Amino acid sequence: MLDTTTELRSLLKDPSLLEHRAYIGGQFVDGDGTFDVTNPARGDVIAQVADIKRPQVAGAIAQAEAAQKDWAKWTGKERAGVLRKWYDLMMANQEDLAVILTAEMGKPLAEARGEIAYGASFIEFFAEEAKRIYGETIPGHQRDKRITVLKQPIGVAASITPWNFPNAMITRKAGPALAAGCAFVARPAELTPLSATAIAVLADRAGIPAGVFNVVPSSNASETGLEFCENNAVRKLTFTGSTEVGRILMRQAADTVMKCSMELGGNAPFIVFDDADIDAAVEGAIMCKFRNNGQTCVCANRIYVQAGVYDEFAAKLKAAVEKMNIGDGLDDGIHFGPLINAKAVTKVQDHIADATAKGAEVILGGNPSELGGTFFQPTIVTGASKDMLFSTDETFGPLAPLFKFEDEDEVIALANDTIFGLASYFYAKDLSRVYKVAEELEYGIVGVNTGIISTELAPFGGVKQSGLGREGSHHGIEDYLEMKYICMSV
Ligand SMILES: NC(=O)c1ccc[n+]([C@@H]2O[C@H](COP(=O)([O-])OP(=O)(O)OC[C@H]3O[C@@H](n4cnc5c(N)ncnc54)[C@H](O)[C@@H]3O)[C@@H](O)[C@H]2O)c1
Ligand SMILES: O=C[C@H](O)CS(=O)(=O)O
Repeated sequence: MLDTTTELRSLLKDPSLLEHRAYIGGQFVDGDGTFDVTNPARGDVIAQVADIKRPQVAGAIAQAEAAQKDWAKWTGKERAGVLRKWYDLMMANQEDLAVILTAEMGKPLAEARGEIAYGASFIEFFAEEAKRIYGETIPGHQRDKRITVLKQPIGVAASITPWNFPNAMITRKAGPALAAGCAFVARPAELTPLSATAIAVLADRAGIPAGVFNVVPSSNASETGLEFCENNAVRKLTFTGSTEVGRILMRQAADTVMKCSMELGGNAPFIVFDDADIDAAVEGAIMCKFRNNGQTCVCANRIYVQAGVYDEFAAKLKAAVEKMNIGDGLDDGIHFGPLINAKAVTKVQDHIADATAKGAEVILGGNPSELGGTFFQPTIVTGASKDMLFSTDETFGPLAPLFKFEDEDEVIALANDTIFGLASYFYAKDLSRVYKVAEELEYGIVGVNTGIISTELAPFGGVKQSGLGREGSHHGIEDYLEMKYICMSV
């Protein structure tokens, strides 16, 4: 367990990765004051980070605008080379990056290691994509006309990201942006800026040109967001976070007709049909519901189980979760770290209280952990119904509500009855059922007989009020490119 910055630094092979300054124009700089970063497992301050106010944010944007002009002139292959070096440095420093991530966010070290590899995979993938940004020629509309289409970088991209994946949510944006020839200004979540400044240290070492990649930590998110939206040098806003904040940013971005990518909130259904492999479904539900302590946008928020297998599934899920451990993410064998803060604990408690008041039964957990702080018992409730809060609101914590259903049409209607449309999951064997349900679920992502869908190779994103655009896959780079049509008279 950690007590001070000194102790955290002592855990690192390369203590210089614990960087408290901002990274602007290729320099590590102080801000206008600092803000505290705490370890959620203990509540102690592990760093005091440079607080970058709006004038310095504007300065970072200006540096990015200047650097982007030359960066865009690099060939795709040249950009690929330096991005590959960045990837190699991330993987060579995976353990230190994971320790820093767990210290500031709380997830178990094994999950943090996984996030570093996942985050780095976007840099690796888009380094390769940098060489494949193809234009096209189109047969002219008149004998003397020649039509050419170019794909060119959009310019300066600004990002605002959440605390729950403080590494991967940045690299999932910076990878395609830099590969496309854009410059990038990242504002990490104030709760978890150290993962961002650590990859800035590695970007500098990789030889990414000064001003191409910038990190501007700040305590005042809305001020930074306003600068990003109002500064005409920014041509792309890429946001990952709640739908509520996404709406605010889209309204602000409208004034400069800013292109936006939005990766927003979810409320994922997880459906178990009576022909499912129940043991596989239990394993998938645990990974899908309890990864990152339930604090992911794609976590199962509602678990629907067909009547004929409901009792078996509930009993097996309870038996499996009972064996899992709560504790400090830096300790060995931990499955559940702390929740990010007291507000997160309150939300889980509110959802449990609402459900039990409306007839649900707690069959496991239901209370804060005896460890105190923001540790909370993994919780399973049965008798869940659609009038309960978790049916419409993202819990973002270790609460698994089990709903009973009778048939396919009923559960598809229940699953789709939400303003969200990010991830969904179901377990079944019958092929016609698999096709029908996968096609009728109104979500950007459908996991079939799996609870984990995260990969850099696929287009990740939501429909309805879960977002705009896709991150990952060859589609992911399109959001950082503009298409130019050249009509030439010969
Ligand atoms: N779709 C995805 O890929 C994805 C991934 C991770 C998290 N999320 C969603 O994010 C939410 C949890 O993360 P969170 O609590 O950090 O979300 P949040 O929306 O509260 O904050 C996200 C980021 O926006 C900043 N922010 C807050 N208000 C702002 C404002 N007015 N202007 C500019 N920036 C502002 C925050 O400081 C943070 O850095 C959940 O809804 C989750 O589903 C979505
Ligand atoms: O929390 C949201 C992340 O996007 C989760 S994932 O690891 O990318 O699936």
